[in-house]
Amino acid sequence: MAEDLTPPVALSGITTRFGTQCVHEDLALEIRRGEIVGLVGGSGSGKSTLLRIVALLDCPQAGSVRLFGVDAGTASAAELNALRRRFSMMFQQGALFSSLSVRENVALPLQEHTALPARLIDELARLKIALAGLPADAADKLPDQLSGGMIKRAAVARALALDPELLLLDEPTAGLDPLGAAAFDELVLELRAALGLTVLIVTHDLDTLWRVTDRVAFLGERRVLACAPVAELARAAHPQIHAYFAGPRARAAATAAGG
Ligand SMILES: Nc1ncnc2c1ncn2[C@@H]1O[C@H](COP(=O)(O)OP(=O)(O)OP(=O)(O)O)[C@@H](O)[C@H]1O
Repeated sequence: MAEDLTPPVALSGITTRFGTQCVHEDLALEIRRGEIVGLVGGSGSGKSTLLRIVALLDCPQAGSVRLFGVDAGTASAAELNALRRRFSMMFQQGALFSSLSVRENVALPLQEHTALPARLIDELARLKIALAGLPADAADKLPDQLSGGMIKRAAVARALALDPELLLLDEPTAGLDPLGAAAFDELVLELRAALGLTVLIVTHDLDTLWRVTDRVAFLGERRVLACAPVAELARAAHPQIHAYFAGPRARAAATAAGG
């Protein structure tokens, strides 16, 4: 079968304003199938807002948002519903329901969006929990009985419930200790290898950039200043990008990655 070359994410001409503040102006970004792309930039540069636009949670004032070739601006309600089934977003705090067990949290999207029998939903939920690298006995625990790293994995399990092709991650390693963060990085790589996922990660974690991403999109001056492999960005001459990668922490991450 011919490879599908339609990009899962294609943004062009994106302009986003909050009142008089212009956050994005004529911004473009394209992500290829199976790619892991990091989204970085200074605080307030509009990363989370851009992720919400890709997740169809926010609508830009101008520009086109195409997901899997479908223009979200002109799609019908039915087309948008179908599109929403093809991607999944993991929020920073996990956004799990605290009164539901991990298994119930993961089962929820399956109950809402499929007509599968309860027993099968239960089996699928357990499968996703295993896929996210959680032990089987985590299934019956409540979120507040889990460590920070396990909560992130439970959120991943839920994000995988409906077999998305595109995963949107908002600072997934924030709040994790270095070992937990490194384990999460490995999980992202494993999921891409096993499921062929396309992944967009907003992150401040320089180790994640070096370890996991194929390309990094750098947000600055209201647009994507560059989108390139991290080793290339780390050598970029643009003052903002240079400053970002010239800091002591960035240099340490690069050295650790052999970059
Ligand atoms: N709903 C909103 N209403 C008004 N202003 C907003 C809203 N959402 C974001 N902004 C503003 O848009 C700008 C970009 O915010 P955003 O959260 O996307 O930045 P960010 O790059 O993710 O920042 P950080 O790295 O600090 O999380 C900020 O100045 C923020 O105050």
